[in-house]
Amino acid sequence: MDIRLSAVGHAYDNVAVLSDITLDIPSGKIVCIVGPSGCGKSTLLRFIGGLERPAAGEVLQVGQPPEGCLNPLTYVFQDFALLPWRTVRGNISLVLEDHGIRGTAAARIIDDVLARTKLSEFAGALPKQLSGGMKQRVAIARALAVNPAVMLMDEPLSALDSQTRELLMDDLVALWTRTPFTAVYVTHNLAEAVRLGHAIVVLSRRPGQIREIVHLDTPLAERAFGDADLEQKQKYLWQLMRDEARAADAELMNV
Ligand SMILES: Nc1ncnc2c1ncn2[C@@H]1O[C@H](COP(=O)(O)OP(=O)(O)OP(=O)(O)O)[C@@H](O)[C@H]1O
Repeated sequence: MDIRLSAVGHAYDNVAVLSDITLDIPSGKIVCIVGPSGCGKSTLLRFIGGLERPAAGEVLQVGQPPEGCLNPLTYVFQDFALLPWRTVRGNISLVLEDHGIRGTAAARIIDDVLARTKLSEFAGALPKQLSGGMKQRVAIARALAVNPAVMLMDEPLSALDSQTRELLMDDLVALWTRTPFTAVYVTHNLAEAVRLGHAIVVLSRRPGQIREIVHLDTPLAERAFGDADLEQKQKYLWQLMRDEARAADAELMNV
């Protein structure tokens, strides 16, 4: 299933937040969204996820979700959102229970996503026993358990330290390389965008408009930490964003 945004625009209390966003999110690709603070990245994600409707334009779902999909648009949040009293297995089983899937059918799905996220031996652990990186892996496993058409990832690694972020990026690349998934990935971090994005959408400051879409052809598995080509792309993105980011920063301080 692809997502197609057509001339999406929105204002909150007469403050224009997004303007004329036309964008395709093709199945099997990771589309990163970057832009200065307050430019409307999370708002755009909420429109894609159907949590809110834009005042102008449309968000279309084109084609069918994958077979066995329980929830076509599934979020992965920065703060993991795990239930502290449930084990790793219990947190994942919750989303299946919501769809009436229990017993051996649930166990099969849970075992599969635990293996894919390298969590099998931590199935019985409680969230408080896990590091931040492991908690986010559980949140990703939980999202995969519903076999979503599109994962909506809002700054999923930004609560983690830089080494854990690197490890999680490697995990996401390995996960995608084994079974490609579709994701819209909002981030402030341009290093994450160039490691994980097939396309990087650069938004201007509020009202967020598309300044440019940068496409990266290098396969994810061939993008290494410190790669000169990626650093070049990252510099280019920062050049696009620098003036906008400075202006957005000054604007926030004047509020
Ligand atoms: N429900 C709402 N009501 C009123 N204003 C809102 C609402 N949600 C977002 N905004 C405003 O819309 C603008 C865009 O917010 P949004 O969170 O989408 O930006 P962002 O690019 O994700 O920001 P950041 O990078 O800081 O996370 C901000 O000025 C924000 O204050």
